[in-house]
Amino acid sequence: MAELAIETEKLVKTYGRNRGLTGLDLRVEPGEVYGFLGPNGAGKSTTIRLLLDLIRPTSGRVSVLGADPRRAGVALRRRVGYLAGDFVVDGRQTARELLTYLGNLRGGVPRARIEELADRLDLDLGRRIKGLSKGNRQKVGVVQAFMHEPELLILDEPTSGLDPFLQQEFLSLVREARADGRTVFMSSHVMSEVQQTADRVGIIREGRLVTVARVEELREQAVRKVEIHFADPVTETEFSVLPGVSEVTVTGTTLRCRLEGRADALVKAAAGHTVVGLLSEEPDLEEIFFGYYAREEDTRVAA
Ligand SMILES: Nc1ncnc2c1ncn2[C@@H]1O[C@H](COP(=O)(O)OP(=O)(O)OP(=O)(O)O)[C@@H](O)[C@H]1O
Repeated sequence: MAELAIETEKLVKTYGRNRGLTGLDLRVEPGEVYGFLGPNGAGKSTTIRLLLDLIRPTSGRVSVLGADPRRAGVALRRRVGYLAGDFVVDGRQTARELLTYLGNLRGGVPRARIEELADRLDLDLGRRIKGLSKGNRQKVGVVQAFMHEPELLILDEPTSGLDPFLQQEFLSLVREARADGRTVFMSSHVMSEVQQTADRVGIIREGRLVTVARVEELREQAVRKVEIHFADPVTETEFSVLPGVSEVTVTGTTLRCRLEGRADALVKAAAGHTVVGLLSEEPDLEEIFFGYYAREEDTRVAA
């Protein structure tokens, strides 16, 4: 089996009397997009700083791309792209000069690659950093994280503070990175931010991982609202008996219902009629995922 992209074992970090991490066991597979979710103060930034060797663990083991970040230094940094949620840059140099400088530190990045990313994000590379707005500085942050096409991207609350256009472009970059076989580890405190791109999500709470799930499985169990437009009137009774279907209402030729789990039975029943249009909202997986988490907690408390 290929080695894990990120692995931590019984990782503990204490800050004086404050507990940052209380025994974190994390396993991120190569090539996956992993959403690292947790409330404020759960330990997400602490974990990320440990992965990057910006701080040192109190105890436990960390492995990033098969190496110990404490020993691998610059060689490992070149293989990793990092974006902090509050990416801070300042200075008299232009965005192009700064990005070229950072690119050289990582072994050199083709100018065309920097130009291409800046173009996509609508970032003017000729402007001085100190004159850039907060949003434009964040764009510089996105470019520097992706430009050297790292094997592993570590993104700490990356979409907080990005405008909707930039969020979409950012998510495209994440999808492209995965399509190229790179690994993405992305923290957030809201599910909706990561559910569009993540393969798996893990919840961290009070310094330890409490549950991990595949987004596809969560999606299969989620409840969504569905609306189907038919060419001719249909009856409620035909649809209300279907598995997973509830709260069926029919107004003329339009059927509305709640659907839990797979859409198969509903789609097959609808296909018995002429379907003019179908709308299914993207479910918010937050509720279902936190439901999972609550069940785990109950089991733990009971044990
Ligand atoms: N430098 C520090 N000194 C003391 N305590 C700290 C320090 N950094 C973090 N902590 C504590 O460690 C715990 C985890 O913090 P961390 O910043 O890792 O959480 P987080 O999940 O990233 O939250 P947020 O989304 O608010 O950044 C918190 O209780 C925090 O108060």
